[in-house]
Amino acid sequence: MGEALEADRLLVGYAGRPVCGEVSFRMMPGEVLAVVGFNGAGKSTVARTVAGRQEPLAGELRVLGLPVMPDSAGFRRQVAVLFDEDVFFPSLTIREHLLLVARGHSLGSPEEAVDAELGFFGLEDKAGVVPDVVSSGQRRRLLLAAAFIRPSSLLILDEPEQRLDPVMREGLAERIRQRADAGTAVVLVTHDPRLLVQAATACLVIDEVVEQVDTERGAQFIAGS
Ligand SMILES: Nc1ncnc2c1ncn2[C@@H]1O[C@H](COP(=O)(O)OP(=O)(O)OP(=O)(O)O)[C@@H](O)[C@H]1O
Repeated sequence: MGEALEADRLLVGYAGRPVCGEVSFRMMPGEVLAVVGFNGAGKSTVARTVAGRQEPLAGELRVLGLPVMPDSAGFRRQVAVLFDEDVFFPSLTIREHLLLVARGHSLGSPEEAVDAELGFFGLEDKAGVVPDVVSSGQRRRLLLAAAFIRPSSLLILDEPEQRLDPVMREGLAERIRQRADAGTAVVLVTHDPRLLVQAATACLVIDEVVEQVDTERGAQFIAGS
């Protein structure tokens, strides 16, 4: 089995200026790599670069053994993302959004898959309305449902805990673990130590010097001890 994700002396940033030190890590299928660090450290920039949303400044980056190719349908079929953005079709209902994703990824029973996600994310009674008229946390749940309903070899979640209540955060940790157990590699940018401890198998600490550490030490780092 090959690496799901491999970064070697990866440098990320904007307009040629790095935002943090060089990043090197390897992830196998089924691993959950928590990415942690202070506000502005560069976590989202690393995640965006891995997702192919911006070019690396330097270094090597390979997803599933191949260079990052965001314009390739094959790459996008394998890589699911959740970033801090509310991106919706204003005239589609919550159910219709999920059906679109399920059918686009050729799920065998899209209606059943949508029902399951609506149930898991507590959106059954909002299924028939457009995202604009639900709460911000419910919109977040929709985006998470859209990320989880589709298959992926690599799942990139940028602060997925944002706007979620504690019960939903527990559910999220469970879903991440389940997805990893099924073989997906998960990059989890997070500020939530509980989520890290519950879901992560390793931790990447983003600072001027970037370090990959085991989960327990990562949790200690977040707790400030
Ligand atoms: N589009 C952009 N153009 C230029 N600089 C940016 C851009 N987006 C972010 N930055 C800067 O890059 C640095 C890293 O930002 P990034 O969003 O990656 O941090 P982060 O670790 O995810 O922070 P947070 O925990 O606050 O979400 C910050 O100094 C930020 O101001």
